[in-house]
Amino acid sequence: MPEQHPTPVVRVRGLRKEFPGHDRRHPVVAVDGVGFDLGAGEALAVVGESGSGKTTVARMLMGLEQRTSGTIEVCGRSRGSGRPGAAERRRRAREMQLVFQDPYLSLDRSQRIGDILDTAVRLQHDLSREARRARVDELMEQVGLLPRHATVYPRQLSGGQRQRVAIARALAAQPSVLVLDEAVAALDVSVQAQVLNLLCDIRESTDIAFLFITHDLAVVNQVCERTLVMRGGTVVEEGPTARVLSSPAQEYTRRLIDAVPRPGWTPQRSGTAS
Ligand SMILES: Nc1ncnc2c1ncn2[C@@H]1O[C@H](COP(=O)(O)OP(=O)(O)OP(=O)(O)O)[C@@H](O)[C@H]1O
Repeated sequence: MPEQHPTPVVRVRGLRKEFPGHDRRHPVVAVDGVGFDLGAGEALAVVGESGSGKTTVARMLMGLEQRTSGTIEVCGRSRGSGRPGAAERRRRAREMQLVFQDPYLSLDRSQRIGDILDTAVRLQHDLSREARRARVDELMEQVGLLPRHATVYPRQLSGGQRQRVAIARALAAQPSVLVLDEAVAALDVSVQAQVLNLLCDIRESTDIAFLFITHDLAVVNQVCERTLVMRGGTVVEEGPTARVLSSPAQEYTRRLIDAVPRPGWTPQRSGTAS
């Protein structure tokens, strides 16, 4: 049974995804019977080795992949598996946003950073030009970008700066939930730490909940108070991050922990970002 949460912003039950296999009679079962609650303002990590089904869960949550069966509720409303209309898509965008691993692929390379953020603000809010500009400035400041970054293109930024832009763009919708799919995996360890600190700061200053998908348990340790472990499409373990990391119930989880390559890393939640 998934852990119950009094006011979940995301409630998932019995989620299953089958992809067509080589043989019609034997589909690939990527996700099988996954269930969890994500509370308002909570950070839940979904960890597991490559191919365990993490991204498929995220894609089904975002409506990018149709589920085979199961239910998804976001902000108390059930999400159907059909194609939503424009108004419904806008409403959903205000509820949940996704940040991908590679911001370079998800950002419009032909737009300056200020325009990318302005487009995101415009999609979500009926604001005057001045108010939009102020909101863009505020978003840039919130993610630690400088005013001069507004006039440059994505290619002129570092990987870490581009991921800050992707986070700012997601925050423009003022969502209740941010789904981060390997959002720091492509960054150097020191840049990774900065972006993780930024995410901790955002959580401190907003009521946003994170669903943090990663194969890297060192990252989990820093950001998430609860961790769900996936293997072969199913949830094999779930609990407070400190407990899962310090005394895992599953040998599989133990192996994931042992695979963390950082020297000096200990499985305890670090403090707030500086
Ligand atoms: N479009 C698809 N068609 C067929 N099989 C797929 C498809 N997408 C994913 N799968 C399979 O579903 C399983 C889960 O994949 P998924 O990408 O969700 O895992 P993951 O844990 O996110 O792995 P990674 O960290 O490598 O992305 C894998 O066996 C994968 O090969």
